[in-house]
Amino acid sequence: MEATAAKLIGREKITGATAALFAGSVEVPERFLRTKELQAAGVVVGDDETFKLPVVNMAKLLDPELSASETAKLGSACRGWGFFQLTNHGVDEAATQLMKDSTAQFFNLPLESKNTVAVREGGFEGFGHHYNGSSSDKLDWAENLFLYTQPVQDRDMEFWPANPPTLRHALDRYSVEMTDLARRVLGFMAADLGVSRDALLGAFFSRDDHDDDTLKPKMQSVAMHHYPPCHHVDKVLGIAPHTDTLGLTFLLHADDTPGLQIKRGGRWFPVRPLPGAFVVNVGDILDVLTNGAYASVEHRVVPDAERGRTTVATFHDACVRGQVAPLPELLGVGGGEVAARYRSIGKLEFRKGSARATAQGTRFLDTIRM
Ligand SMILES: O=C(O)CCC(=O)C(=O)O
Ligand SMILES: [Fe+2]
Repeated sequence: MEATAAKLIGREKITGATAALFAGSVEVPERFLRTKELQAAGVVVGDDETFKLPVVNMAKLLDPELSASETAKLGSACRGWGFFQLTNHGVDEAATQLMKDSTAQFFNLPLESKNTVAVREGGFEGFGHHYNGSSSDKLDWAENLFLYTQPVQDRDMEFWPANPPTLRHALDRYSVEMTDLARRVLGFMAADLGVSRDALLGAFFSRDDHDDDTLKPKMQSVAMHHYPPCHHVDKVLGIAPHTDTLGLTFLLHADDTPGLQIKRGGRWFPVRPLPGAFVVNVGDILDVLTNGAYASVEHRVVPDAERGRTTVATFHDACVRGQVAPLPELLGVGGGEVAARYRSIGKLEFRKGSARATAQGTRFLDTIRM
């Protein structure tokens, strides 16, 4: 995130007082209290069968006999839900386990150790609170380590913790796995959308030639989240409602504590992650690329009363020749049969606009919809 955007949605350092609060002090300070917001935000549904998040099975996507129907399932999840769980994804289990363990160990360290990679004034990378907009001074009940992971030259190693000693290697390895996973998933999304693989993958990756092995993400970033337990779950939020501004997100759960909720039909629906599955969601840029076919859907996190929760979100950025715009193939280039539902906008303008909207608690996509 460039300096201007970072200023609009600053991140704050975790103080000793916050660490004590997260460790269980009883009185929740005003800055964390969101009772009114939570009351206004509407109903949370229970474990209603009809609200089961779609499950997409990568093994079926890869099976020639089952691929077509599973691709349709993937498409309908992205269109109707904006979210799905991905099973049999083929991500290296040892890499995933190392990432989970190293992340959990990082958040278990004393504050002084975590603050060696603390977010800096006006900056975005590092350890701290989630961003908070200037219109709301509220803080989320969470601590977060945000890093750019790809392309490799964009890494700022000063923010990559040296402790626990496995974390840097874990991130490096995991980041490659997530690149591969994004490549595979986007290939099937292209099939569902009826666009060429090159068109959709070309928005997310740059490549040296037509060899898939040289595909490099235009930008991949990772947010490691820790939500301490909270006895006042009706008063605080782990992450305030938002949509993901980038293209595609993969969420890894380091434990089985629930907390993620998706907004659907005006109600908040809790996600119950299947063991070993990734929760995958469409971000704002993929919504625009698909000309609104895939939906970027609002979600939030509520802390658990008894157990902490640790997750790792991996984001992939995308653009078409420097623009955030519907894929030309979807508009029937030249023929112009399909009307664009979003106006195209320069990458930088998109980032600034998204940051401004986040700061104001509004949705930037609403301002570029035609
Ligand atoms: O931790 C989670 O469940 C969700 C994280 C999230 O929404 C994000 O990082 O954008
Ligand atoms: Fe998110």
